Amino acid sequence: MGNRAKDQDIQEETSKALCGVCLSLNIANMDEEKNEWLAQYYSPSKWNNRMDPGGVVDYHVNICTGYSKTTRKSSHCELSVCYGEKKAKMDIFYPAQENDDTAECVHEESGSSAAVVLFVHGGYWQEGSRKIYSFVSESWTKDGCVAAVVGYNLAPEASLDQMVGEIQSAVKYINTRFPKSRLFLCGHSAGAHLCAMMMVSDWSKDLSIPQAIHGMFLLSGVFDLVPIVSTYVNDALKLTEESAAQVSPQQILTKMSPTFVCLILVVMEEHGSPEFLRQAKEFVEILKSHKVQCCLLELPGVDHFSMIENMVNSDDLLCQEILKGVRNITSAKSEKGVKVPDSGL
Ligand SMILES: N[C@@H](CC(=O)c1ccccc1NC=O)C(=O)O
Repeated sequence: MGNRAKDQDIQEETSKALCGVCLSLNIANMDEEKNEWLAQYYSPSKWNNRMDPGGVVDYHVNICTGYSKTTRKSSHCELSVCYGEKKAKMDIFYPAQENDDTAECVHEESGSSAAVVLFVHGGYWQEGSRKIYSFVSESWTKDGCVAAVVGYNLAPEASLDQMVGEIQSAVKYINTRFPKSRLFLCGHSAGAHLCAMMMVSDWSKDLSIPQAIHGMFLLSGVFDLVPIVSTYVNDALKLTEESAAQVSPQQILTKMSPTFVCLILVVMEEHGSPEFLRQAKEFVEILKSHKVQCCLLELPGVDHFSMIENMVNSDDLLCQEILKGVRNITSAKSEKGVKVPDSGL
């Protein structure tokens, strides 16, 4: 080969290699852009209409902590009840009784068929605590329901599978304590995801559970975890795309039917991320495809955090919608599922 031909060869090889580098750089840039987009769309604080993102989370934690201290002082409650392994605890709040000492007795074991609402807090499975959210119990106890505000071990110490197992244990515990009660699950954000996982859990060894759960209120939840794998949220969770799909009710329900049906209310905030809204809509669609009676409520004027803060006021629209659901579903469950009123909520 002459020198000229050799030079040409070298040039061709070099430009091929450069193209390869440019292509990988472009792909790397595209990946980076996509990951930035996902991090923004999966940061609820960035979509609030009240204050800067860092400020809104601090404000939320402070105001909720204050409300909850007042609730714990003023209500009849059993605090720090161990319900599962690894020191998982819940706080149980009772409706006021004429003689406050009897409140637990009235509602326990042999007790009443009063509804019990079990609340699971949010915080992307790595923040938050049951102690911040005692106050959400107030509208329920004022209406005669028992409320259980559930804590669970968080990431990175706990895996998502462990958290799902803890919420299953919390449901079993409540069902044993209040065997005649209608159970309702209410979860916010990551807590809504954990509640939704109950619908795809195996209850074959606890057949009374699917019978007992009458409704779920899923407030601004994430039902498909695959999009968060490349975001900061996953630093503590350590999910792969595969393990994320395995703990995603949206994805699981493409492969199996829910293990029970009950009335589901999926709630979205007006000032929320379009990704959360998309997930809520898609979750309602997949539930409907399984003949689950569910509806989507877009809550006006609120963001991811104020939708919960406002629950301190029992007249709040969300409190009222939840109570409407709890009051409407009075019928006993048949073997095949729940008899729910045709009109829905
Ligand atoms: N890092 C998140 C915080 C967050 O998502 C959050 C914080 C407190 C209570 C609920 C939350 N969201 C979902 O679990 C954000 O920037 O919005």
